[in-house]
Amino acid sequence: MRKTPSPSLHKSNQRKKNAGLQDRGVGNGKQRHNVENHTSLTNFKSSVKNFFTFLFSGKRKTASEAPQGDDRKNTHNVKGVPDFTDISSDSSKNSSKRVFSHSSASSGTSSSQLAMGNFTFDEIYKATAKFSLDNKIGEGAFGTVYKAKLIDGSLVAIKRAKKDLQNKNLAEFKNEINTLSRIEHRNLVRWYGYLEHAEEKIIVIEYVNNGTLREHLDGIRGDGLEIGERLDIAIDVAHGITYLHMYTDHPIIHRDIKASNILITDKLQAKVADFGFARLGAEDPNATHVSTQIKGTAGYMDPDYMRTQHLSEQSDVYSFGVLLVEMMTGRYPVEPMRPLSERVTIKWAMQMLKQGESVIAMDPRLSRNPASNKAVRKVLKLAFQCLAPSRRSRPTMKSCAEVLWDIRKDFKERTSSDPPHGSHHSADFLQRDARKNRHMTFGIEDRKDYKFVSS
Ligand SMILES: Nc1ncnc2c1ncn2[C@@H]1O[C@H](COP(=O)(O)OP(=O)(O)OP(=O)(O)O)[C@@H](O)[C@H]1O
Repeated sequence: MRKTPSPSLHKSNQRKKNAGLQDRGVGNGKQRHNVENHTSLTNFKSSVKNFFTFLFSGKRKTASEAPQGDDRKNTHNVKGVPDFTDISSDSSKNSSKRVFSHSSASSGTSSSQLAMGNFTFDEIYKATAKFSLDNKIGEGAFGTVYKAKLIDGSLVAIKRAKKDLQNKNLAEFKNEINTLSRIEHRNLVRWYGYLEHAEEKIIVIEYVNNGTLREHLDGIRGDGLEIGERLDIAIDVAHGITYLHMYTDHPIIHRDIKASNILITDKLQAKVADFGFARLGAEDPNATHVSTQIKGTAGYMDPDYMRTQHLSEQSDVYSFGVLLVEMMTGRYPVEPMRPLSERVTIKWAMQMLKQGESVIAMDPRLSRNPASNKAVRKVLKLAFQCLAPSRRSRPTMKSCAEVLWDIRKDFKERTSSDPPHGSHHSADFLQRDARKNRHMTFGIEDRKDYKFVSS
């Protein structure tokens, strides 16, 4: 059974205490390079310095301290404080390759190469079989994602930036590096290193081998997630985001929480990915928000943030509420092919909840039985709170994790006491059939996530 820690200490004290203590699963902060916000930029630079001062002060083993293999041609370990503002466009002028990474000594990985974290372009080139299409696992706005096998046999994912990345996208790519390099939590995708070589910009990250949550909900991965598995995944996601909000040395707001950004392991553990839009929250604990350009994915975005451009951790809570509805209903946030009253899934699901008909909103793939029905109803209630129009009324991510934990506990107790005949297994065949036809019936193939970036 998976054990999931439930954070409990006071937010600001805990953040200070834990700054950088990655071994405990609570750790260092991340920053965001934000060109529009000079205050944030200043804070960002000072936090980067603080972080690396800590990092290189001997508390943790770093790439530069790790033993180097003689055959590591074309690598250059950055010593001291890397200047993230120059991971960039002018790299092509610089013929030397540039690598920095953070140690994974505390991650439990057995790979010595990952522990050292320095990669050469040649190694990456070989590890992906020359960026072979066979190893391609995805495509995002910033480039292509490959699966790669390092010489020591460990698998990693490689994010290779498009060569013609526009400035705006490049800033987001760099932002992902800045964020990933500063976080370490089992429910967040791990970062192993960054490499520049001529025009190439490559991020080396943890390979998560079982697709995205969206693919599981769509039934194109796995055997269909049962309610208990969905609860586990929701708790994992809540813990990952709680860490970002509370346990880094500066709160991090992900800004793009959605099912297609949740990666799933073969043990159905969830890892939050895609930190391209992440940014720093307010440093001052009394500040309620930071003002920023609106970014995120339509359907998941906090309307309060869209209206005011004031970003806070509660905007992630809103998106998490949408995600909970997505997980319980199996539907996308926007379903253009549905009847009008059902097109905006959160509205429809909340309406069903209010009418006491949450079972109607349940994903047809889920077994109906008293324990599942109750769990879904409770999760939708929590979603309802996360989706409160005013951000002040929303719960924190930490309390979402706690509520979900209780729902899971209650669900497990009920299922262990309820005999299996309580479930409507007779309906399973019909449900499976509905799953098969779902794409055709509801036109899911027409749906895409609509990325929204204000100009
Ligand atoms: N660490 C990883 N391990 C395994 N697969 C991954 C990993 N990171 C990304 N992928 C796969 O690659 C796809 C593209 O990922 P990427 O983060 O580049 O873009 P995206 O989130 O899908 O889109 P966008 O960048 O436009 O938001 C993902 O949907 C996922 O299927």
